[in-house]
Amino acid sequence: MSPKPIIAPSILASDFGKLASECQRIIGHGADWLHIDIMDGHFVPNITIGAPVVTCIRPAIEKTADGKGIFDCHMMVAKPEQWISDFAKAGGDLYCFHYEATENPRECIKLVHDSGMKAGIAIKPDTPADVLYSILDDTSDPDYYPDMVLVMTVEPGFGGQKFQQRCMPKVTALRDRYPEMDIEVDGGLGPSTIDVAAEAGANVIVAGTAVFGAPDPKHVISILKETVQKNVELWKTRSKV
Ligand SMILES: O=C(CO)[C@@H](O)[C@H](O)COP(=O)(O)O
Ligand SMILES: [Fe+2]
Repeated sequence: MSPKPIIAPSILASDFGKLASECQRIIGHGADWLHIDIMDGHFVPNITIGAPVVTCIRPAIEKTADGKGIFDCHMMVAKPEQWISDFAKAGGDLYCFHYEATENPRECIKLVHDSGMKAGIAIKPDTPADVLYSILDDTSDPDYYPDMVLVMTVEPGFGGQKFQQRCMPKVTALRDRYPEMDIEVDGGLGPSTIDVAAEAGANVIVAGTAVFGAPDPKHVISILKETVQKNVELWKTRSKV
């Protein structure tokens, strides 16, 4: 099955003073998932929120059969194993940890799956894509297989940074090698950068500033989604060449 376009606004760019209603507002504008950036001040030089806040916003957002309302937790934390159970209890759906933050990414994927969440694995701009190949090539046990790969397009830690196009060859390599994988990009995405990211092969698009800062978030979300949709067929032709 072809990957479908998924738009996941980063709530880091929302007004935290009215977080639950901001989440509802952006879902109402057509967002699919909510991207929740968790920073611990160790893995990245910034601190955001933890599981208690996720617990508070969970009841405000309905999950639908067509996959809307998923909480995509981007764990920019050291030792990601330690927070799995808290986020599962808080209502996280997808627990995306950093490859660089753990000594055993395969075991971490298994622990996330055991908790009932889906597992994502993220790489920073300077981490090559091929570190993931041994994990992604081994389809022998679904418990150890990630549900999504996240290619960071900025250095993790802050919203509002400039998109780094140099990360796109990694997205292309991953898309050509894994045509059905959900590939997420995160950092500096918006109407001016979506073309290159979608052409490279990203289907899950995180956008914070570009969505929450827009006068018409619905319009921005539809541009992002349509641009991914236009490229899905192109990836198929390219991987056959
Ligand atoms: O994980 C991160 C930053 O570390 C991101 O999710 C950003 O928060 C996205 O924000 P914009 O670059 O879209 O403003
Ligand atoms: Fe993020």
